[in-house]
Amino acid sequence: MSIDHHHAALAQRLTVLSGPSGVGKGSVKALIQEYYPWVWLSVSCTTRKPRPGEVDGADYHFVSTEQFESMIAAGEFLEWASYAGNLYGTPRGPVEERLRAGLPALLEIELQGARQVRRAMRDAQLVFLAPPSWDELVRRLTGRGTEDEATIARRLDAARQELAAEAEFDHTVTNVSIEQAAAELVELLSSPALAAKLASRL
Ligand SMILES: Nc1ncnc2c1ncn2[C@@H]1O[C@H](COP(=O)(O)OP(=O)(O)OP(=O)(O)O)[C@@H](O)[C@H]1O
Ligand SMILES: Nc1nc2c(ncn2[C@@H]2O[C@H](COP(=O)(O)O)[C@@H](O)[C@H]2O)c(=O)[nH]1
Repeated sequence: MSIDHHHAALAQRLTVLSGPSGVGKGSVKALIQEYYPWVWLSVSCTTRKPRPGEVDGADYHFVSTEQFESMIAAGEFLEWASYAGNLYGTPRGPVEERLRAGLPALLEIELQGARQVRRAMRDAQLVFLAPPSWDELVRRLTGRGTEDEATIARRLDAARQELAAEAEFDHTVTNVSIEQAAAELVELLSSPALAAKLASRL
C-alpha cells in the first residue's frame, strides 16, 4: 500500500476524486466521459463482481482475489485498498504514462487510497464529492438498488468516516446536480485552478 517517493515529481497533474458511496461519483464520471472526452480517467482493478451493465475493461478490470494479490506482489498498483469486503486498486502503468507525457489524469478512489496518494504525492489535487445532506446520501445509495441491506449498512458506516475526512481535501464539490458537479470538477482539472494552488504553496 505504498507509492514510491520518486513519483512526487509526477504528481502535478494528478487529480483524485473521492466521496462516500452513493454520493454520485460514478454518475459524475459517466457524464464527464460523455461531455468532456478529453479528460482521461484511470480504470481500476477490483475483486467485486460486476453490477448489471458494467463492462470489463471500461468500468473496472474485474479480477480474482488471486490475480489482485499477485498484482500487489508485483508492485503493479499505484495505490490499493480493501473497501466494504472487496479489493480495489489503481494500475500504476497507464497513470504514470499520462503524467510522464505532462497530461492530466483523474482517479476516482475511496478515502484510504486518496490518503496514500496524498502522502506520496504532495502536489496531487484531492477533490471531495459531498452529498447535499446525509438523508439524500442514504436515499441515493438505497435508491440505486444494487446492494443488499448488509452491504448498504457497511457502505454507510464507511460513509460516516469519509464525510468526517472532508477537511483533508483541497476542494469540495457538492453534488446537487450531476451536470453542475461535473462542470465544477472539470474546472478544477484545468490548469488555472491547479496553477493557483501550486502558486499558494511557493
Ligand atoms: N445529483 C444527483 N441527484 C440525484 N440523484 C443522483 C445524483 N447523482 C447521483 N445520483 C443517483 O444516486 C445513485 C448513486 O450514484 P452513483 O452510483 O453515481 O454513486 P457513487 O458515488 O459512484 O457510489 P459508489 O461509490 O457506491 O459506486 C444513483 O442511483 C444515481 O443515479
Ligand atoms: N482505493 C481505491 N478505491 C477505489 C478504486 N476504484 C474504485 N474505488 C472506490 O471503491 C469504492 C466502491 O466502489 P464501487 O464501484 O464498488 O461502488 C468507491 O468509493 C470507489 O471510489 C481504486 O482503484 N482504489
